[in-house]
Amino acid sequence: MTELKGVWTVRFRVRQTVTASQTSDKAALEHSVHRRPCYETKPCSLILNVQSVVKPSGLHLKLALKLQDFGKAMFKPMRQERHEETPENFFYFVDFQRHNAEIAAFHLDRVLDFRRVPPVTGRFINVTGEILYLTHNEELRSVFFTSPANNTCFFAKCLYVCKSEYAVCGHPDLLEGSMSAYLPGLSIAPRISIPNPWIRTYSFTGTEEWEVNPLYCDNVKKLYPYNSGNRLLNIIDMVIFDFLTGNMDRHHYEVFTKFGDDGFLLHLDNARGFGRPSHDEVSILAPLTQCCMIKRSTLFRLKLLAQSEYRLSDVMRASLSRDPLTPVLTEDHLQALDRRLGQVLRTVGKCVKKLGEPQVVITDFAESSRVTTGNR
Ligand SMILES: Nc1ncnc2c1ncn2[C@@H]1O[C@H](COP(=O)(O)OP(=O)(O)OP(=O)(O)O)[C@@H](O)[C@H]1O
Ligand SMILES: [Mn+2]
Repeated sequence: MTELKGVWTVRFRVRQTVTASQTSDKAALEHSVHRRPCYETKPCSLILNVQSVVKPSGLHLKLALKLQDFGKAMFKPMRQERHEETPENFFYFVDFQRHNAEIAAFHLDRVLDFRRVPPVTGRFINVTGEILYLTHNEELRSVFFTSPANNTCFFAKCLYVCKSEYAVCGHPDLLEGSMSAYLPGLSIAPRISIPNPWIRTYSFTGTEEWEVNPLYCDNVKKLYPYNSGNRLLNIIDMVIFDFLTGNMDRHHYEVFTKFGDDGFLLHLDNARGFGRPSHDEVSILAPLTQCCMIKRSTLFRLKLLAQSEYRLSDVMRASLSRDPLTPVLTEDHLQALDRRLGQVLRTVGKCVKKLGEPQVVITDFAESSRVTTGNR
């Protein structure tokens, strides 16, 4: 975890890793996939302490772990087997959080050369040795129990649905989960959470304006901060990312305030992706379909990953094979990535046909400064 933390610190300092996604192809792609964070080469740091139970909202039990090297990580326990699909009658906001989706999203983020997801690794935790015996959190200790199958389990104390039926259990002590490196604290690196303009309704019946108004993007384009700079292009990157993973739960995004309006968007919380490999949720792409614009660098990378030599599913399979919890995704999910990538490219193609390439494929500010400075 030390280097994992280091990777993030460096990334934070330089704002975004400046890799040549536009100028070279194979080299840049291989660089982003084969650069190996620490956890791929040596065991992760020991857990020192469980600092807190993060937002113990029953089903979403998460733990904040303090590591031996003073790093911090958020642990999301495994809730669903890899082959299990989200039932079709489930609303996205009651779907499980999937630890493997968090891991896969981090790898996809690197493969796309976005670098907007904090490092995530899979990890087995010994719930007795590494949580129960280490935590100073009395409340957490009090919710540990041994199940009838003799496994060690715990659940979260909270107002709703926090009963032992919703507990997470080791086998008998080992529990799979994702470890996400914590961002620098808010006092060092303040960030704000901003509602997604294409937010979904979080009720059973409501409809949002973007779902019924095909000209919705024209309204967004007039509004600060979407009326200048790269913000809208960044939103479109984000929805392409979410469409590939199938994540419908992007209600907010976060940005570091120090970089002003041009700061990149953080893609935190990807745990609701990879739920239904047989289904492509095209509504996630609404900002792309409605605004008909995309960064040149993103389109370049997507086209590269559609070539048989660098097929997205192959690159992802290779990248994920180094995670301690490999295989992270089933083959069905990997194949879905290729299919969805094709859909994104077809959507862009339709826009280009309708409006012409200059209006659709945009050289963004960051990209043009990369090219002019030759910075890599
Ligand atoms: N790696 C991280 N470092 C620091 N803070 C993080 C990190 N990941 C997530 N967070 C913060 O913790 C909050 C909750 O995490 P997350 O969204 O992943 O879990 P959740 O169970 O879906 O919770 P919520 O229902 O609040 O969205 C996020 O909105 C974000 O502000
Ligand atoms: Mn969330």
